[in-house]
Amino acid sequence: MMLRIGDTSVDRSWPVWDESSLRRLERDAAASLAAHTLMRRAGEAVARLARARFAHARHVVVLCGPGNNGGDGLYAAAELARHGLRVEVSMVACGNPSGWQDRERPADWRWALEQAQQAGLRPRGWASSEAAATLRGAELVIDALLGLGLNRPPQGELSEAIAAILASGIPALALDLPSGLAADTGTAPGAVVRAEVTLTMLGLKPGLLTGPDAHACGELWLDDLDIERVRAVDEPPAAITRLGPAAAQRGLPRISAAAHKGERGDVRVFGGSPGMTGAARLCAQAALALGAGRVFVALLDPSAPMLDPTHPELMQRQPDTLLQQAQQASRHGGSCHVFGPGAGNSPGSLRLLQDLIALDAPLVIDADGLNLLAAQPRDGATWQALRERGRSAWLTPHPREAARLLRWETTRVQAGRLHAARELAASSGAHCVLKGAGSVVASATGPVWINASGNGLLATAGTGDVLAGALAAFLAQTPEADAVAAACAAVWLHGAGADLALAEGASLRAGNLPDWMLRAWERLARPSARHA
Ligand SMILES: NC(=O)C1=CN([C@@H]2O[C@H](COP(=O)(O)OP(=O)(O)OC[C@H]3O[C@@H](n4cnc5c(N)ncnc54)[C@H](O)[C@@H]3O)[C@@H](O)[C@H]2O)[C@@H](O)CC1
Ligand SMILES: Nc1ncnc2c1ncn2[C@@H]1O[C@H](COP(=O)(O)OP(=O)(O)O)[C@@H](O)[C@H]1O
Ligand SMILES: [K+]
Repeated sequence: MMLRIGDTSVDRSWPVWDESSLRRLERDAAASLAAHTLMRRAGEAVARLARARFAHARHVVVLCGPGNNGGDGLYAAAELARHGLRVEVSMVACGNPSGWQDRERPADWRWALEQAQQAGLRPRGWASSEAAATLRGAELVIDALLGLGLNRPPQGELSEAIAAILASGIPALALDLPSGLAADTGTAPGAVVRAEVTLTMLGLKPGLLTGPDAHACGELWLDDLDIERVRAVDEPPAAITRLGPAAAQRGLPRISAAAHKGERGDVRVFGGSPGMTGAARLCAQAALALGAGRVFVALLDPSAPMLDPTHPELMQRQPDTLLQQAQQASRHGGSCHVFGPGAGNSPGSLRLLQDLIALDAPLVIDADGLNLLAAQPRDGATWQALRERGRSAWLTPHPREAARLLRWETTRVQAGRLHAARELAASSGAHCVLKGAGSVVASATGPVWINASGNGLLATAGTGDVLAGALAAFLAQTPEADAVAAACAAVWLHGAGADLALAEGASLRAGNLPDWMLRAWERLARPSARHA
C-alpha cells in the first residue's frame, strides 16, 4: 500500500521506526518471503510513483549507490524501462564495472543489476568529468545513492553526484531517504539531496519528520511493502508515533452541555516581569481562547496596569494573591498553572517557581521558568521537588532552552532531538515538548510523538507563549490519565492553526494564532474535514 503522508483522508497515527527496528523488521519480513521480494516491491513502488507523480517525465536518470538503496534504484530503472521510458542508469561509488558482480556485493543489489540489464539497460560507472552531462535533458532524477545505510558524510563520487543533482534543478524523487540525510536524526553530516518527493519504504523514519534537515525530503510518501506489522495503528501508539490530526482528535477536551465554568478548568499564569508583560498576557489570552473556564494572570511587573482592556475576561491578581489562591484551590477542581512567559530571573521569580512546583496541580514551565530551572543544580532541591511531584509537569523548551537544561550545545540537541527530549523527560520526571519544526513530545516512560503540523510562519515572537497557554487550557480540562493525549492535541492544533494561515496566505502573529487554532479545531471536529 502506497500513500502520501499528510493526506488526511487516510490519516492514522503512523508508527515511526528507528534504523535498528527497521532492520529487524526487514530481516523478519525477508525470512518469510521469496528471495528479493522486498527489493522487487520497493523498485516497483518507486517506478509506480515516478510515473504517476511525474507523468510528464519521459527521460529519467537513475543514480544508484553501492548498497541496497542503489539496488532498489536499479529495479525501479528496470520497471521504468519496461514501461517504455528513456532511462539512463549511473552507478556511483560502485567501483569498476568488472567488479559489480563480485560476491562481496549485496546479493539483492547484484540481482537488481541483472534485472536492469535484462530490461535492456546499460548501467555506466560515474564519470566525474561528465557529471553535468549525465543529467542533461532528464526530466526526473531518481536518487538511489544512499538510504538507511548512511554512516559518514558522503565523499568522492557520492558527494559529486549529490552536488550534480542540486546544481541541475531537475526534480528529484528520493528513494527511501534523500541521500545524505540520517534516518534517525534528520541531520545531514555532509551534502544532502533536496528532494521534491521522497518515497520511503517499509516505515516512517524520525529523520523525515524532525531534525534540522528533515525538510530535505519534500513531499513525503510511504510504501509499507505489504508488510502487515508496519501498518498504521490506531492505538496504542508505537514507541515513536507521528502526531497528526487523528491523534490530536483523541486528545481534545470534551465539553459537556451541562458544564459550568468551574468544571472547565482554572488556568493561572505567572510571568510578565518589567518589559515582558506581553508574554504572560499572550499566554493567558490563549488559555482563554482554547476554552479554560477561568483564567487568572499574575504579572511580576509591579507597575503593570491591573486590567487588560482588550480581554476583560482575564482576571488579574497580584502574584502573592494568586499563589495563595492556587494553594487553597481544591486538587480536584481541574486547574493548571503556567510559570515562565516573561518571568525574568530574579530571586523572587525563582521562589514563585519553587512554590508552584510544590503544589498538587499540573504545571507548565516555559521560557524564563526553564532558564531558572537550568541554573539550579541537578541534585538540588528544585529538581528534586520536580522529580517527586505527584501531578504532571510539562517543560516546553525551544532547542536553546533545552540545551541549557541539559548542559549541552544547541547543535547537540538539534542533532538528536528525540534523544534530547527523552533525556530531559528522564532527568526531570516531567513531560517535555521540545519545540521547533517537528516538535517532539516525550515522557519519562511511554511513547514519543513527533508533531506533523506547523510551518515557518510560527517563527515569530510570542507563539511559544501561545502554546504554553493552550497546553494549560487543555490540561486544566482533562483528567491526569489523559494528559499526554491532551498535550498532543494542543501541540498539533498550534501548528495546524499556522498551516491554515499559510494555506490562506494570511499573516500570522502570536496575537491572532489562537483564532487560527480555533478554526483548525473546528475543522477537526467536522468528520469530512480535510487538513493540509
Ligand atoms: N532495511 C529496510 O528496511 C529495507 C531496505 N531497503 C533498501 O535498502 C536500503 C538500505 O540498504 P543498505 O543497508 O545497503 O544501505 P545504503 O544503500 O544506504 O548504502 C550503504 C552502503 O553505502 C556505504 N556508505 C554509507 N555512507 C557512505 C558514505 N558517506 N560514503 C560512501 N559510502 C557510504 C555503506 O558502507 C554501504 O556499503 C534502504 O535505504 C532501502 O532503500 C528496501 O529495499 C527494503 C526494506
Ligand atoms: N519552522 C517552524 N515550523 C514549525 N513550528 C515552528 C517553526 N518555527 C517555530 N515554530 C514553533 O513556534 C513556537 C515558537 O516558540 P518559542 O521559540 O518559545 O517562541 P517565543 O518565545 O517567541 O514565544 C514553537 O511552538 C515552535 O515549535
Ligand atoms: K536515496
